[in-house]
Amino acid sequence: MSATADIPVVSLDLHAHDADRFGAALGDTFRRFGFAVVADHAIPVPLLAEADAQMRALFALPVEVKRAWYRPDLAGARGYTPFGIEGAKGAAHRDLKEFWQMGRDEESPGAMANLWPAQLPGFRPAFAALFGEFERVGAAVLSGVARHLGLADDWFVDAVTGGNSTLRLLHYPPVEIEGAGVRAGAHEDIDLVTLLLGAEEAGLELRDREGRWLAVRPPEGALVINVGDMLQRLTNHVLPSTTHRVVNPPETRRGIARYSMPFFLHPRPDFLIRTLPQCIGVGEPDRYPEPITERAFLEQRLYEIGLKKNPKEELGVN
Ligand SMILES: O=C(O)CCC(=O)C(=O)O
Ligand SMILES: [Fe+2]
Repeated sequence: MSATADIPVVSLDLHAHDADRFGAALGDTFRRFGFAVVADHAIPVPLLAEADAQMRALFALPVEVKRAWYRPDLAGARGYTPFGIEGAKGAAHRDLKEFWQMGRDEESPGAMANLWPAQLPGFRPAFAALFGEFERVGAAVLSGVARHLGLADDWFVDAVTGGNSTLRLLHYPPVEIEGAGVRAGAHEDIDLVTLLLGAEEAGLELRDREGRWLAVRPPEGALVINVGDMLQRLTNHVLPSTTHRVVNPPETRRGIARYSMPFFLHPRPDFLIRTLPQCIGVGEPDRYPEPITERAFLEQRLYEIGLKKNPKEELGVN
């Protein structure tokens, strides 16, 4: 079994009461691990319980029913993605998971429409509310990051307004056989930050700077938050996007499914990811002299992880 990462717990209460300490604590844990554990997030407990129940009910539906919401043309961003589709960049096996994704529940122009499972009338209200809670906590986290970097507290507000954040519901079924594949292969997230609920069932591991795999074991109810590739690029790797994975359970827990809910916080598609001057210095040259839009960056990564077909492959000229 892997050793456990010694990630300090940061209270979200600090954000309102001592923004300097909040920014410093968050910056410290992100610089060290690329991960933070955030408690006191104030997402209502009954909402968490309802969302959990709705998620389990969704995945318990027969696979033919779930497949009606599989829309490969939407690259996993909305509705259902079956077992065996997504895999880490360059991995030999696809991940042992199925998932559901949704965006903000509002009709903003140009936004991809959500799909809602008609069989579960409680699903939409629960996840529309939870999405709003993730946005609230995400905004607080980004204001802490901004303060840590010496930017105005509201620096990220414009960057994320109209952004394509997505909430993913993940189901890793019981693992039946030893061998092919892991629950989620080693990868980095594509976004600014990911807020993860439900990582109490063991399996999540991060790779530290020395290359050791360390288990992430948050206290019950806490959020696990990690830096994604977009924030890593924006900060010239001052805040690292840390490789992580979900390993298969030990034999005694192999029969137990694992569920989790990551919220991927994205800037708006036309936001230009340009290295922050604060993060360039002597001995730390700009690794990305060319800025890139969120849209272009995301597209590239979706090809790499199997959610989007490379147009060349579709034409058979790869
Ligand atoms: O299920 C988990 O604990 C982590 C999932 C994850 O890393 C991801 O979906 O990007
Ligand atoms: Fe991830």
